Amino acid sequence: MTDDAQRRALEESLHPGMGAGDDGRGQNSPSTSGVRRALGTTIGEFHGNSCGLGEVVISFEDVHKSFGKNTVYRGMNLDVRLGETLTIIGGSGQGKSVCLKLMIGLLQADAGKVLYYGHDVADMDAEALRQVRMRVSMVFQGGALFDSMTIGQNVGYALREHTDMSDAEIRERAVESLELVGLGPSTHRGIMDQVPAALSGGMVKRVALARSIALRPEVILYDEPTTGLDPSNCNRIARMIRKLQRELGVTSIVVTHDMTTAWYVADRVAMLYDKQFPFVDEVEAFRAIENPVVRDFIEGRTS
Ligand SMILES: Nc1ncnc2c1ncn2[C@@H]1O[C@H](COP(=O)(O)OP(=O)(O)OP(=O)(O)O)[C@@H](O)[C@H]1O
Repeated sequence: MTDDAQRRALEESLHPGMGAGDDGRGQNSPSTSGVRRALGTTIGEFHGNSCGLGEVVISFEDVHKSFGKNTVYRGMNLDVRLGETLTIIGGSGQGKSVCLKLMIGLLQADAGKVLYYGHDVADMDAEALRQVRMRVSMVFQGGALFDSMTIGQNVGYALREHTDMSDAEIRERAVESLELVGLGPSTHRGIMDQVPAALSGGMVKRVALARSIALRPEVILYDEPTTGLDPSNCNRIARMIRKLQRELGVTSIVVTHDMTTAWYVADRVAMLYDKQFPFVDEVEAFRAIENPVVRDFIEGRTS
């Protein structure tokens, strides 16, 4: 992907539909009051102390989605709860990535609702949608770093574009974010000024994680975070996902084919099958499901 294409993809994931003439600076630093202004007082209450663990952050209600004759979802329902890590599993091409894209409005449902704190994403204006995207961060397959920018610039990109933080504050936040993914100055001196080409695949994935947490999102969506990594880097990324959930209190949704990662990171597992999520449960209960469709999948007897 060229830098321009990467920038557009990231830009689109952060705030598609942003009106002409709005450069996204200054007024857009993440704040609860911004969300309250954008979405009304109800959502503000959720971001205050009134929302306990287990409250629903994102929910799909009877969602239908097709691409031409290819039906991906037919009457799909799913809840994501505050503070949990929900792992989404399912066969290739069944719609796991589409599910993540529906969550942040990169794709629209044909029918049904995708709700963020009870507010339908389809009804949000550009400002409300942008506020959601400041809080729901997506880590793309492959990292999608800008090749021509340094690591520090990559990690600080969204802060520069969407907040009024000073250069010094952005640098400090970038260092902090890299530290959280194990790439801090004590272990990786100078990494801020390197370019992505100088890093290993595992490090690129960790930098992508650092970039996704720089805005301190409330929800992180991970699309195949361990694909293409060796087992030791897979473990490292899985540990990072857990650590970020613990230390930043983020709600996480992880799409993965790798069952070791799935079991390790998940509080709950949702399996996509036949255009819906018929099997959703906490890890231990999920592992005990006797339905042959689930058993075949988790024991590796289907793709
Ligand atoms: N923008 C699009 N236009 C047309 N078809 C699409 C689009 N996005 C996804 N699809 C189709 O929707 C289906 C689900 O795709 P998706 O990428 O969500 O699958 P997946 O479960 O994530 O697959 P994998 O595990 O292989 O990554 C596929 O048939 C795919 O071709």
